Amino acid sequence: MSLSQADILRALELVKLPASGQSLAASGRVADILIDGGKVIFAIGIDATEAAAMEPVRKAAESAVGGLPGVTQVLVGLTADKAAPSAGMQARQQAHRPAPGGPPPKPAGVPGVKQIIAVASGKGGVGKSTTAANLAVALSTLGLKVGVLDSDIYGPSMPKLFGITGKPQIVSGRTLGPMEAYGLKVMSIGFLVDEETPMIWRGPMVISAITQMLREVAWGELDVLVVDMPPGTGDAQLTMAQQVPLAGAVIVSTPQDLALLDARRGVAMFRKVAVPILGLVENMSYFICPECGHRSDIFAHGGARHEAERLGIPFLGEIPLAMPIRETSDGGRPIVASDPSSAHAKAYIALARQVQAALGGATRAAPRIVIE
Ligand SMILES: Nc1ncnc2c1ncn2[C@@H]1O[C@H](COP(=O)(O)OP(=O)(O)OP(=O)(O)O)[C@@H](O)[C@H]1O
Repeated sequence: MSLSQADILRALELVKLPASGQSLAASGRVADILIDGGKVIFAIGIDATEAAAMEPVRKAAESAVGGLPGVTQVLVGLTADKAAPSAGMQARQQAHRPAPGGPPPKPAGVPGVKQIIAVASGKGGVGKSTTAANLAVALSTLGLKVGVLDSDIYGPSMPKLFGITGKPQIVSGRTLGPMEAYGLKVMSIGFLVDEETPMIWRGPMVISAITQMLREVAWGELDVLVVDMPPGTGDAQLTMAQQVPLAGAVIVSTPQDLALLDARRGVAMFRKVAVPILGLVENMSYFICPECGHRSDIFAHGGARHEAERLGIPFLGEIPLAMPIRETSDGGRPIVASDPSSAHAKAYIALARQVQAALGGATRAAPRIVIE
């Protein structure tokens, strides 16, 4: 017998809120219920000042749902909403009830953040993080306020790519201030765990980390938040694609057939959770000899463009395989920031324009007001 949201809410009728004695189920605070086989994940909306008082409720909710037949694992998070929890959460909860047979429910947005996009790849090592970092800087050169969330739990690379050291500070309650580099706000799981810590985090832990980085970071006002996803198309990535309120996904691939096969899986994954695909980028597309300017299509370039056509998704552009891209990435100075007039930087800026166009009006920079 499979579990339903109604089963979860029934179990939560037995959990009472300390102040009012009202049941948690009736309080309208339960949101983002996700059921994946025997795994159940959901959030309890709180006011930031209630964190300590609501911790026993969170634990009670975990054990109430954990006692349901068929439940193997429960993860419950407290999430602080800027709006008053009851009314807002109630509305969200209504919005989260899936229509029978309809598309999967959409998670709630992040206050102040207009659009969230994922940069994803079907497999590791195709240059997803390098693309995400340079795309983020390129979007900011177009006049947008941009943040970067590095959710690549298995290999966080944003601290290195942006040359950021140190730890984020707590700004209030459980809320962390993001780090900053090149005018971007940056948060990475790499700031929160030691580089030596083995990355044995799996499944729901990945989700709880991303939820925290998404909702308990003082992002402020952003036009675009670029999320560097973990590579691959497994359970963790699928759940993440479902948990983050994504406006769209950019898929990065190299031109080789094998990488393209994985990219196809990436496209299928986002389609499954009804996230629009903004398009496919071909990274390490071609090589231009720095000595003589001769162009070599090392991996039979053009594969991604054909694949995009085949899949019916936009082709967003080609990024060359270039030593300066690797060197600046390794040195913590993304090429779009350190050498913005180079041909390599221009390739990322062209990509950013495509992404901005695909996202539509919501990411347009605010007009500059000139007083004469
Ligand atoms: N266009 C490019 N030209 C030259 N080197 C590149 C390019 N894109 C990425 N690289 C290099 O390739 C390596 C892998 O890139 P990156 O870490 O961005 O890949 P990834 O797909 O995010 O990997 P993982 O999935 O393991 O996190 C890095 O050393 C990076 O500097």
